[in-house]
Amino acid sequence: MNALVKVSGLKKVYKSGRELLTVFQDVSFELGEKRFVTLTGESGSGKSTLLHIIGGLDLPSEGRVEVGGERISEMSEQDLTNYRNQVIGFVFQFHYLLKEFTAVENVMLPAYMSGTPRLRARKWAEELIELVGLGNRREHYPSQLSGGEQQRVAVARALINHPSLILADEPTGNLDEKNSIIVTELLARIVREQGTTLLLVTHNPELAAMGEVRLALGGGALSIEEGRA
Ligand SMILES: Nc1ncnc2c1ncn2[C@@H]1O[C@H](COP(=O)(O)OP(=O)(O)OP(=O)(O)O)[C@@H](O)[C@H]1O
Repeated sequence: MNALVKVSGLKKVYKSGRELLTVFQDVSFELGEKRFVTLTGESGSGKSTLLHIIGGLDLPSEGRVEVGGERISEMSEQDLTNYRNQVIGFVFQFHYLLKEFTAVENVMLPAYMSGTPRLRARKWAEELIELVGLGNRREHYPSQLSGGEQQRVAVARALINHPSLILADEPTGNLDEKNSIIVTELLARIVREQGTTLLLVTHNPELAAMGEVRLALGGGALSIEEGRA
């Protein structure tokens, strides 16, 4: 297996006042390329914390994270910014689409902002909007789209810079069951067709069971199951 993500001996402690909270410790795992990985755990078990550390948005207290052979804690600020823009695609529970831009403009923005010529960014954004099944809605503004459609635009936006790893933090947390399944199946299809690895946080056991690798946080530790459930 070609490891895309290598996490070893990860520990996160938060300080609030004089209290220390150990969220997790001794967390080690590897994820290959093109894998559909789910992460579950009770509220407060540290799922978002783990995603933020892997995504270069937060630092571990101990341990190391390597993605694509690069050790995140050794990156300069500029390398870290590039890493977040180019290597990682983020999808959050709230889509954070910009309301004054159309769907296709929202999707192309991260590419345009990181220097891709406008026409090339737009063409790839149009293809991604097709990929998420919204070709006929690309000139719509977020307020003219349903919650599920908005989240599919956010998925397309996460793909614009050809990331190797998508970090999705409860992307269906705000959607009804039908739309949750549509968005999750879309993410699974992206893993197959675009060759990205997906790390998906979900509270929904049915969606979690869809993972080829299933991670679970609990009691400060991580457990790993591989193979089809
Ligand atoms: N900046 C912070 N300072 C102090 N404590 C924090 C901070 N961020 C998170 N925590 C605490 O760390 C623990 C893990 O939080 P985290 O958000 O990672 O959990 P989670 O599993 O994603 O929860 P949920 O399912 O509710 O989103 C929680 O107890 C939380 O209160």
